Amino acid sequence: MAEPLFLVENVTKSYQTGDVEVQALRGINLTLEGGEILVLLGPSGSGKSTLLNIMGGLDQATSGRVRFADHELTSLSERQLTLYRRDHVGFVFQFYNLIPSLTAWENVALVTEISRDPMKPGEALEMVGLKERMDHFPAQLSGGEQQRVAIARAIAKRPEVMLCDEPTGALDSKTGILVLEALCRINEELKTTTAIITHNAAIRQIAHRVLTFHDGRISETVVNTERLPPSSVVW
Ligand SMILES: Nc1ncnc2c1ncn2[C@@H]1O[C@H](COP(=O)(O)OP(=O)(O)OP(=O)(O)O)[C@@H](O)[C@H]1O
Repeated sequence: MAEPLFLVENVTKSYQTGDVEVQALRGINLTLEGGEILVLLGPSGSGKSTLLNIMGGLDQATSGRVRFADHELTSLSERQLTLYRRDHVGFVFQFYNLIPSLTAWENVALVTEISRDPMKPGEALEMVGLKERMDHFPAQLSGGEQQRVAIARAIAKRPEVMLCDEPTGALDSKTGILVLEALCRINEELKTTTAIITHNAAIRQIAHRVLTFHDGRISETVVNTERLPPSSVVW
């Protein structure tokens, strides 16, 4: 059998703030195959973002092991983690973090200039349906369009993995669906392994696999035998 893209073994994470220790993850085991869409559900504070941040090299586990392809993330230095993020991971957050003084094209080009085998910015913007708007500044774009620019920026370096933390959290359903369509199209065309955290349980229907978190653990895993396209998801 092929090696999984991600292997997460017995991962725990605790945060110490003054005298208070918070156990954010209490033993996570997970394998993630190349090309999979994973949706992560669960109440606020259940550990979803903490796990994504560790898988994306933004944070380190307290104990346990995380492997991505042949990178042992849990034994990398800060510098090596920076290179891992730069070369392999695209991030999408609830807020788009675009640079307001740069056009859509320029926001994407910032990333392609430092990538090894990037797409052209126009190509990435075309994949999210925004080629016609590439000379527009963020303030001239709707929230959903700005999020699609952020997705174009994340995919332009051709990452193997996209980690999305509440990508539709600030959007109405119509624009949220366009954002999910962009993520599904990228998954299909580039085989990008994609993890999506959401509070919107309806989105589970676009996933290959749905993980539900509870109190720092994965309490349920469901493999979807049938998936819906984002346009058929109602919320
Ligand atoms: N940097 C930090 N310092 C201290 N505690 C933290 C830190 N980051 C997260 N936590 C705590 O760890 C727990 C898990 O947080 P996490 O953000 O992973 O949850 P979540 O499921 O993503 O929640 P949400 O859906 O609200 O984003 C929470 O109790 C949170 O307060």
